[in-house]
Amino acid sequence: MPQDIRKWFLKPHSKDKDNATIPANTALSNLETTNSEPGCGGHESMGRRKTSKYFATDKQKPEDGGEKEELPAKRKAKKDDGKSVRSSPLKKFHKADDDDDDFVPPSVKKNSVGATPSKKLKSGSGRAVAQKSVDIDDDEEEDVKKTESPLKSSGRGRGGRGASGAPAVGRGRGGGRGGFMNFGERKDPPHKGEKEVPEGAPDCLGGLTFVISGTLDSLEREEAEDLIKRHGGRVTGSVSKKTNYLLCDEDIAGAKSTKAKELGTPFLTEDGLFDMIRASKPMKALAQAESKKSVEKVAASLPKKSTSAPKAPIERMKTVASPAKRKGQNIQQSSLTWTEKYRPKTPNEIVGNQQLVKQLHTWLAHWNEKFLDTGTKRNGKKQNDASAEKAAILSGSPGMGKTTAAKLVCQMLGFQAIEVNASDSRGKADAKISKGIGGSNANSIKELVSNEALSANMDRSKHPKTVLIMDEVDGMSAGDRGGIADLIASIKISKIPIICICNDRYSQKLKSLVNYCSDLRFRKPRKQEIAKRLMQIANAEGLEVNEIALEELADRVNGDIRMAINQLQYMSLSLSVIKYDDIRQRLLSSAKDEDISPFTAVDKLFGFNGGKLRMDERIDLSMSDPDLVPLLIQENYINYRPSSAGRDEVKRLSLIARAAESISDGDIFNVQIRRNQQWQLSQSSSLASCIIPAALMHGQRETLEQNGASCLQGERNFNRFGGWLGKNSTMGKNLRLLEDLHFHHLASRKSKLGRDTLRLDYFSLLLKQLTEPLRVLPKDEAVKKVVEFMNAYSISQEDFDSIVELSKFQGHANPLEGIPPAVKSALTRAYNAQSKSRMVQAADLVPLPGMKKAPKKRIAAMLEPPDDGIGEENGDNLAENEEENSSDTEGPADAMIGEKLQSELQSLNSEGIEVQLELKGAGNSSAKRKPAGRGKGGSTSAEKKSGRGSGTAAKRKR
Ligand SMILES: Nc1ncnc2c1ncn2[C@@H]1O[C@H](COP(=O)(O)OP(=O)(O)OP(=O)(O)O)[C@@H](O)[C@H]1O
Repeated sequence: MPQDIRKWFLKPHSKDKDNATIPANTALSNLETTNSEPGCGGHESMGRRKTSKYFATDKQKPEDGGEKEELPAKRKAKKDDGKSVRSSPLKKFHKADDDDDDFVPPSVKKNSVGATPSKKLKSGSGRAVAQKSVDIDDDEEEDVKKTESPLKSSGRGRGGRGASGAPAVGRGRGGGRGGFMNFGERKDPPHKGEKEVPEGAPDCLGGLTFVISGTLDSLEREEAEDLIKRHGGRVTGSVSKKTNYLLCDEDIAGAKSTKAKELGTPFLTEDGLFDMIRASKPMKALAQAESKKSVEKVAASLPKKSTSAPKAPIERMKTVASPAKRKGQNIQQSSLTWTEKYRPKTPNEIVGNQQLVKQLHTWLAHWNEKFLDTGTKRNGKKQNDASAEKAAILSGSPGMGKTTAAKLVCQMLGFQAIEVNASDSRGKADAKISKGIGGSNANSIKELVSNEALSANMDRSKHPKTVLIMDEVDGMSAGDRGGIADLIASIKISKIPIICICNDRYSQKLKSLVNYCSDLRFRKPRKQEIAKRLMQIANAEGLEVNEIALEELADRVNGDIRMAINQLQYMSLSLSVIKYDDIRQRLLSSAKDEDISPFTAVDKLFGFNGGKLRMDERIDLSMSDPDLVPLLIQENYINYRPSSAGRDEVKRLSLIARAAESISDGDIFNVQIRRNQQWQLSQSSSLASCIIPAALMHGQRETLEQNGASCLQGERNFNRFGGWLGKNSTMGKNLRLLEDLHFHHLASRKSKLGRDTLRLDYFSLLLKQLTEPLRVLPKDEAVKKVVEFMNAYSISQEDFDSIVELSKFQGHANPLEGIPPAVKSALTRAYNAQSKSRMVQAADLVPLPGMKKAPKKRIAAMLEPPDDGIGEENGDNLAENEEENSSDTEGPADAMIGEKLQSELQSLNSEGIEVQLELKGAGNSSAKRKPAGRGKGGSTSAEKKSGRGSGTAAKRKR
């Protein structure tokens, strides 16, 4: 049903396609006829029929089939009437009826004439779109509601955040800025890009305030905003008394339109706006008068709005100094940056946060009497009173004037400010220094805050009072270890006020510090306040710039006044007249320099609007982090429901398959790049691994696993981190463990298995031998058996753990399950008890076929005289058996062992396995190096004979 209705909504357009592109002269003639009524849409033939549903001017329901031809006539009639009365949604129905005979709701026919209560709009100036309420009786009203509801459910009712009547079928994704979790993206305007965007006189909308609601006919919301601002108008988010027009092409009965109706704010269609702008171009002065007049009309019709009558555009353009004056000024103080030049000189000049500045002033003004003069020292106990703390902490994002405020307040109260910045080293003060001495900042701070000379007894008239300003305290990091603790200690003993400044008040590092400080949180000044300050600076510099443009700049810098001033100064280098577009351009280009996180990049690529990104934008996004973005794409592509697939699961799967294929192609490129340094393939790689999959899959995030439900309980609707990284790291760790085990195993010379064979064929057997006895046999017997087995195969305790670890699989029982803890600890004890008599081998010096030879350095290290107890000291448990039974019993003579080993090694070497063994005997001073035999493989075996049973432990070299 909703789809039908949607079809119905769009149908007239397709039928009107021929009319969509109107020749310029036709447009002009339209303009001529509708010039006085821009709100009514001079380009109606291009506009949406849907628009006319709410804003059409004819009262009569058009007859079947005659609609197209009737339009001009209707406009004429409208002009004649001099009124802008919109047709009710019912008319829309009838138009639909005309177009589509399938949809003929009987109730609609009945109500074909008249407006719905929801359309009680006023046509303030004739130009405005609002329509006068038309009385209808209750029955009619009810019918209208009935017929209206399907309209709303058609998915077009997106402008109304929480519009009461908006049912769930449509997306209902509020037209407000950034609805819920990005779900608030609006649908495309039905005639996107089809209309020529007019160019008007620069400030033709000056003084007018617009609110935009719902989807417009051809412009995206941002485009409309831009258009208005470019022409000097102001766009706000919600309707208020100051609003001059509600710009909307459909009345979706949302909060904005309801409020607009309440306040009597006129509605304006996109076409009306275009007309307004066009009208300003040929005769600027006339247009301005017109604009003024129209607003006056609006104001007249709405008494409440009389105060908000727009100023003449010209008045708003604050042009101050002549170019000559500007030149002179520039020469004078060109060396100073504007941020310095226009640093506030008095607290009143600080933009925003005046209350906090006052609080700071009070705190500082009473500091001495609270903490020195009266002798009452309050430790850092949190109190509500801002002046009750010994230190103050000013927090807020950069460039809002925290430092400036602190300095100014100090200056006002006659304090001398000593500033210590994060760039200075602020390590913990020397603990031995009780009062601090020079040499390090921390020490100086300690000295400063505890200096008797600064205390109350001194002659204040001769010595200025001092304040310590600790800037960027949240920046204290590695180098400042202990710095915060020391700062707190300093606060406790301080005889001078301390002002701490930070950006991130919630930083973990500051958790304890804030308990000792008066907490003053700076908030972003309002954009109008910032714009005002910028205007003052522009005026002083002789720059010509309009208020809207400055508001835009203020809006974009996120409260960072320093950045706004810097941007203005930068632009002033090349421009003396700064327009809205210049600022947009500048902000766009500076935004490009900003770092974008891989998550943001992936969000954008996969987002609803991912399909609209230009190719260069996509490349930029995918290349923003060429390592991480492909991984995030690979991790998340499967959890999107492509907008092109809709609810079609088969299509979704086929898109997933194509994306997967592309990702695997990307992987091939990636291997070429990494392995063979084929960096020229990087663009192809990002195309295959990021751009194509994202282009195929972009849409709404929806996990595939549980058909829309999140597969992880409570998983948030964010992209997941690349699981490959974790898995790769686990794989690396497991390989290392396996490698160790393999070396030890080879060193036991029980077998000559390859690593893979060991893992695949022998692992379960080893595990069984190691765990089964512990489960079934009596404790002592089991422990003895397992320890013997471990000794026989050179399995260390770590190897035991590795075998268990590598045998764990999801959905399978833990291999150690069922073994009583007492048995486990008995095993550990028994194994450790024998460690002293166990022969130690440096098994990691056993290279495998095809693997790199162990580095000489290591061999040299192994051949060093043994170092008693190092292994024990290091907690290394790598004691390994050199040969069978060697750990339990006293073996044969050392020489015999050596010979036996030598021959075995040579036999291994002759088979291509290079084995290097090291026998170290701690207590054996006769340990000496023996020349190694050289096997067929040409490898060198280094052997060292060692005595045993003397607590030998080899240092593990890795
Ligand atoms: N509220 C403000 N009013 C007027 N000018 C301001 C304001 N905030 C910042 N500025 C301008 O920006 C410059 C830098 O401000 P300041 O160093 O005080 O900011 P901050 O908040 O301390 O920044 P940060 O956190 O980076 O230290 C000032 O010299 C001034 O020109």
